Amino acid sequence: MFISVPATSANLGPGFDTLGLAVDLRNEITITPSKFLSLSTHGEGDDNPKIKKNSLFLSIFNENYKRLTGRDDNFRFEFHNRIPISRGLGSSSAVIVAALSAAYTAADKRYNKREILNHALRYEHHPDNITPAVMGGFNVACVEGDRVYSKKRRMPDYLKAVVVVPNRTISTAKSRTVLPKMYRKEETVYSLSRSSYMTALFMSESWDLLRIASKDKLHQARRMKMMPELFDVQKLALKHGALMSTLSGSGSTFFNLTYEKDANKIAQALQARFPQFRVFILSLDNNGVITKS
Ligand SMILES: Nc1ncnc2c1ncn2[C@@H]1O[C@H](COP(=O)(O)OP(=O)(O)O)[C@@H](O)[C@H]1O
Ligand SMILES: N[C@@H](CCOP(=O)(O)O)C(=O)O
Repeated sequence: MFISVPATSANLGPGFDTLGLAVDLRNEITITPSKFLSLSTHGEGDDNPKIKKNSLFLSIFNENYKRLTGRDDNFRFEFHNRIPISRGLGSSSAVIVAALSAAYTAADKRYNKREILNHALRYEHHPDNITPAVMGGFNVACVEGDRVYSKKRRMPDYLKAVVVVPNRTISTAKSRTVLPKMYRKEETVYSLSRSSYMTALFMSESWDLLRIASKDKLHQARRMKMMPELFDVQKLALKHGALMSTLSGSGSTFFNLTYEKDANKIAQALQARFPQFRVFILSLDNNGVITKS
């Protein structure tokens, strides 16, 4: 069996816990039946004992494989990780979506992606990463009861993401604690109106107005203060022509959307100014999780 799941950039500025898109940077897992449990990890996290144990993947896989088959079989798991961990590119969602997809595939159960998405919500309570990780593309998502309701729009090839991955992690759980419990009406309306406007712009491919639509007052600046260099990353990306420049998920990565023709110029400027950070030019992904039995 083979599972491939993309990284995701959530929020996109004002769409806190609501908007997200998938990028073509994938974790891949090969799974084979085995007499004993065995794990190997390559790439991101291969020097981290906690990641190598991969208890998040194993607990979700085992729980769901047992639920679907009634059995506790052993497998060999080979993880090839490309998604940076705790950097706001949806690494935990990728693990959750991969583990669920792997359990259904290993159990030889027919499923549709909506089923995986609704199950994934039990493990991650905001839908903005899990939805594009499952579906690919740009997604707007909301939760009603225990279900995710979402709408996808495919992203065109002529747009690229320039992502800036800092050398320091920010855990999503910690990054949520710096946010206030209550918001003022003005800041709520500021972000709500832009999130709605941004959705309309993505749906109608009106990229040139994203700069206004991607501004936010709910979470970005409050989180960026934990790593103040990020204010300069944003300024520089916009100065060099990024269509929008937003904190990716809860950080620490910055996500810059651009026309393909401007991607190199933006990436070079950011890499020159921040040599300690990794800068990637990525295609946008429209496939979401892929499984092969
Ligand atoms: N490839 C991986 N293998 C095992 N565990 C992972 C992997 N990627 C993420 N995780 C788990 O997810 C946690 C990071 O989640 P989170 O702070 O939400 O970061 P992110 O913003 O990347 O989703 C890690 O501490 C680890 O427990
Ligand atoms: N909406 C969430 C998104 C978290 O994304 P991640 O990639 O940092 O896990 C939030 O803003 O907390």
